[in-house]
Formats: sequence, C-alpha cells, structure tokens
Amino acid sequence: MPNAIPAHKRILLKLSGEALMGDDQFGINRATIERMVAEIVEVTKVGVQVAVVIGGGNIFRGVAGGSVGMDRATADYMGMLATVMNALALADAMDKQGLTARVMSAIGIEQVVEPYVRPKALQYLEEGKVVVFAAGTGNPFFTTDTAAALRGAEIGAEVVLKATKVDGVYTADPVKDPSATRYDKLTFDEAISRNLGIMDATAFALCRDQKLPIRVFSIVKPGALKRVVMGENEGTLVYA
Ligand SMILES: Nc1ncnc2c1ncn2[C@@H]1O[C@H](COP(=O)(O)OP(=O)(O)OP(=O)(O)O)[C@@H](O)[C@H]1O
Ligand SMILES: O=c1ccn([C@@H]2O[C@H](COP(=O)(O)O)[C@@H](O)[C@H]2O)c(=O)[nH]1
Repeated sequence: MPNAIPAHKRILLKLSGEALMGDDQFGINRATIERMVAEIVEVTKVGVQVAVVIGGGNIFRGVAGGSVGMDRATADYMGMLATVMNALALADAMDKQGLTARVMSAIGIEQVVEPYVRPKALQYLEEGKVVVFAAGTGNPFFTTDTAAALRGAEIGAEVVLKATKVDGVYTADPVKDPSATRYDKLTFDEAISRNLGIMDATAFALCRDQKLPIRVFSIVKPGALKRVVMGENEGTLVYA
C-alpha cells in the first residue's frame, strides 16, 4: 500500500528548460507546461512546499552564443533572461491551475518580477505559495543546476529533484549511447570522478558539501514527481 505521508516537507525542483519544448524545436509547448504544472499541483496537495528553479535551454544557452563568437558573459546574461521568460510562463500556467506562484529573479528586473530576497522566499513557502527562482545564480559562467543546488541549500530544502528528459543518471549520456545503464544510486564523488554529464560538477560539489541529496528523474513520465515525493524508488539518487 503506498505511503500517504510525503517523504519530504520542502523540495527544490529543478525543471529542465529543454523539456518545456515538448516535441517542438524551440520555446515553450503549452500542453507540456500545463502537464508539468499539473504534476506540481499533485505534490502541493499533499502539503509539500515547492520551490522551482527553471532552466533556459529551450530558448538560449550561453555556450551557444560563445561558440559563434559572442562575448561569453553577455551570452550567459541572455541565457539568464531566457530563464526569466520560462519562469513567467510557468507562474502563469500555475495561476491558471489554481496555484499561487511568486517569481523571484537573481538579476534586477523589478518591473517584471520581484528580486530574490531569501527571507521573503521562505515566507512564501511557509504560506504555501510556489516560489519560482529565475535568472539562475545571477552570475555568468554558471548553470541553473548550480542555481538549484544554491537555492536548495539556502532555503533548507531536503532534496533537489532534477526533473529532466531522461529517467535517471546513466553510465554515459543515454541519448548518445544506447548501451548506457542507469544507476539506482551513486555518491557525489562517483558522479564527479566519472564525469557524468547529467549535471555540472559545480552543482554536484555544492550539494555534496551541504549534504543535500539530488534525485534525477523523468518529468516526461506521468506521476513520477509525486512518486518521488512520496518516497518511492524513482530515477537515481545522488548522495554524500
Ligand atoms: N550520464 C548521463 N546520464 C543521464 N543523462 C545524461 C548523462 N550525460 C548527459 N546526459 C544528458 O543530460 C540531459 C539532461 O540535461 P537537461 O537538459 O535536463 O539539463 P539542463 O542542461 O540543465 O537543461 P536546461 O538547460 O534545458 O534546463 C539529458 O537529456 C541527457 O541527454
Ligand atoms: O547561474 C546561471 C544560470 C544560467 N546561466 C545562463 O543561462 C543559460 C540557461 O541555463 P541552463 O542551466 O543551461 O538551462 C545557461 O546556458 C547560461 O548561459 C548563467 O549564466 N548563470
């Protein structure tokens, strides 16, 4: 019989920007974002406090700008702005499904969204609002995975849940190597030393140092987020 009590009281959910495209080539697929929000609604119903860090890979990545000759820091600021767009779309979709969401940006853009202020974010979470952290860490040369580790540690999340297009951490990128096999669990040191590309080493190292576990799972798989939150064995656990 499934557990009725969630395994976590407060989670930091890292949503892949790339997954927002659904089957499209670029941008935000409406049905996909609505489906993701429906999954989030389910976990708020069992009383879990939810903070979200959203990626920007469906719109722009700094590395792409850098590779065609742009100044890398400028390109990274463009990437951070892409995450603000995704955060706005996500909060709007949440609103439409009855959730109260607050977007907080790591870069100053006050006419659009409020700035990230830690005590305010904690207050929103206590009030049952979903907090969407936009603009990553606010610094170039980082990623939203590192922002997820950073914000997760700051808000005292019990776990970082990386919701992505693959269903866990594999021995190699399963999209490129069909012979790759999935880990049920592995340590941060193993993930870093094996150079597993699912997340960047900075994010892994920060979570390791803060003893903040990460669970990687598929956001494409219906009900997977709820199963993770209820403590079921879904995806891959990375731990200290
Ligand atoms: N060892 C590995 N195990 C699993 N996936 C891997 C691995 N190495 C690389 N990947 C790839 O990493 C991708 C996950 O990265 P994802 O796009 O979710 O993160 P992201 O770059 O943070 O996304 P975004 O920037 O769009 O938010 C998977 O789709 C997979 O193809
Ligand atoms: O702290 C951060 C977070 C992100 N960026 C830039 O944004 C894009 C999109 O983020 P993803 O993590 O790839 O989804 C990223 O490629 C960086 O260019 C950043 O500079 N700092």
